Amino acid sequence: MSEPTAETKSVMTLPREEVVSPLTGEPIVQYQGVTKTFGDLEVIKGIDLALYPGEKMALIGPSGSGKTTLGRMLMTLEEPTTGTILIDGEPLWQMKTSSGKLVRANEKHLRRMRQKIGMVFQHFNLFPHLSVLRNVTLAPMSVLGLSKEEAYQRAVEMLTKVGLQDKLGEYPSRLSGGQKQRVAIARALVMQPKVMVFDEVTSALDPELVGEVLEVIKEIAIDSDMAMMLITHEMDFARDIADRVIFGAEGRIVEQGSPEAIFEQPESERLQSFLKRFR
Ligand SMILES: Nc1ncnc2c1ncn2[C@@H]1O[C@H](COP(=O)(O)OP(=O)(O)OP(=O)(O)O)[C@@H](O)[C@H]1O
Repeated sequence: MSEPTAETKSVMTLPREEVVSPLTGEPIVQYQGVTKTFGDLEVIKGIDLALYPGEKMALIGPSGSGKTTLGRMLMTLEEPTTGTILIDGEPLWQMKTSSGKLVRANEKHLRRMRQKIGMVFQHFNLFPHLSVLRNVTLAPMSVLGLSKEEAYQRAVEMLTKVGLQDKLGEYPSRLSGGQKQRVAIARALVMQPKVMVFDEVTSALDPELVGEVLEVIKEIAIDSDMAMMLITHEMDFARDIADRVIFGAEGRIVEQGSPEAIFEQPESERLQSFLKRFR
């Protein structure tokens, strides 16, 4: 077991709200006092969290702890009950009127903000009637207004990055689950988002296909200076890829720190017993 460095140790012992990423600069994403309630169930119980430029953050925790809900609020799929999420310093779920008043965001504001966020889900949601290439060029053309040539060029670059350069004309039904997920990753990357959210992207895959998808994500993480939030049940993956690991349980952040701190020196009993399941 490796000794924690002075840096990881200090991160581990700071109170939660004072913990900062090892990376610096203005955060790309900030959750400020965010809560989420479904009916009587308070799923997110006041989260303060910042994601920094270039940072790769892994969210781990037991099933039902609220990881996906946290991601979905950033992906504009669930509105926080209270609190604020900022992207690049701008509120996601609120917008300023011409008189400077902060009001609930309308669809136009959300659509603009959504362009900053790349999303990859457990289910690939590809268009079955479109080829791989058309699946990836669609949004750059319709949302960003790129020409067919520009969109094609970007799409081929991204499909090459995920190892699918020989599948451009193929239809999704003729691809494996791992290949479909790689198309979904290329489709998100092609929009050149500020932050990528990967929400349990290997959970629906046959076990033998998990590795190829994780490998592609790892390569992207190493290659790119994009911020990433990775919601995952794959502990080895989190350990390999993340600059910082967040352990959440029952709607709160219980512990956070470097992968070494979280996986080798877990402090809380909750995290210790969670990790035992993976040994
Ligand atoms: N739309 C919804 N309506 C009602 N309850 C919901 C809704 N979405 C999530 N929940 C509940 O919120 C809690 C947290 O769910 P969430 O999917 O965020 O957890 P998770 O940590 O991602 O779990 P898993 O690892 O199993 O995916 C669960 O109890 C879930 O049933």
